[in-house]
Amino acid sequence: MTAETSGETPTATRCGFVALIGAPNVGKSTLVNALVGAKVTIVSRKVQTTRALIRGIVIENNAQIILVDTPGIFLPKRRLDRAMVSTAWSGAHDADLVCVLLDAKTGIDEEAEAILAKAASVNHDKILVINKVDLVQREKLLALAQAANERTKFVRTFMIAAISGDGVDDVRSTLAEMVPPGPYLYPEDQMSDAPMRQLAAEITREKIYQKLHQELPYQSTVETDKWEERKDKSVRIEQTIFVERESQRKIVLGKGGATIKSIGADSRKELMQILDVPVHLFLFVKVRENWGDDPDRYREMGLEFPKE
Ligand SMILES: Nc1nc2c(ncn2[C@@H]2O[C@H](COP(=O)(O)OP(=O)(O)OP(=O)(O)O)[C@@H](O)[C@H]2O)c(=O)[nH]1
Repeated sequence: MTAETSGETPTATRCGFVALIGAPNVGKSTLVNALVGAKVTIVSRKVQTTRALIRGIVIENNAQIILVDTPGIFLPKRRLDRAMVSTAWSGAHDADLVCVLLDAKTGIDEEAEAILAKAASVNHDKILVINKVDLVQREKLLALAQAANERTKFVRTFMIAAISGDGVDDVRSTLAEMVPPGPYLYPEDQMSDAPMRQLAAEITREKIYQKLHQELPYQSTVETDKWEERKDKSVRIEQTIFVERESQRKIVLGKGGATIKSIGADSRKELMQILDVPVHLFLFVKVRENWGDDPDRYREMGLEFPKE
């Protein structure tokens, strides 16, 4: 039943992706925990194949705020790191809003300088969050805010101490106002495990890629259909691997199912390491033609949804 047919006043919802950008140790996890209001699962940084990982989902004033984090390498030294930086920034380009975090004590060092310069090229509203204000004097903060705003145009600047929650409510309500109108992308009963569902899908996708990248360059996607925590503390995870053609399905399955078995074993092993509980992983392979045009699939993948 929609709001129109129920006779109630329709409530307009808002929903959007907010990309958190900041140097390691700037306090992103602490801020996510403070925004979400409960301890959220720490998402592994090991999986770098992804464009962006969901760190937490917040509901505030009829707005669903999906906080995403991009792989945090900002001063790439190695060739591989350089290749990944553009991937990291594409997460920011695809988000609705970008939230740049600076460490009040560190100020604008080489890494922060690189982040601010890159952020300037992102074509979305940006907000600046100066964290750890408890560690420095007020005058220094104003100078830092000014210096950062000279480098990149921020719509708003916040000064917070994520660790004590100081200033965090303002950030939350501002994000809620700034995300675009639209329906919630995550059902409320899946919000708490959405980051883990997505991470688990990324891990399996990584294993497929490691095994089959020559035969299956880009044509597969993985979705976590079920995430069930059992009484004995184990987790049952069901995932579907989608490919575009029957011939690809055969490749993923392998002779007598050998390839999928080995992908499942690798994925399960890594999931157990991250979750630290026994994992029962069930993989299914399905052919879905033209999944690349299906908006729902983009949604499942987090950020890679078409804008129009
Ligand atoms: N004094 C102070 N310390 C903070 C604040 N916020 C975070 N910290 C500390 O800064 C350190 C890094 O915080 P994290 O939240 O783990 O930082 P992060 O950016 O998620 O780190 P990476 O995951 O490595 O990118 C931790 O020791 C936090 O306790 C703050 O407002 N004030």
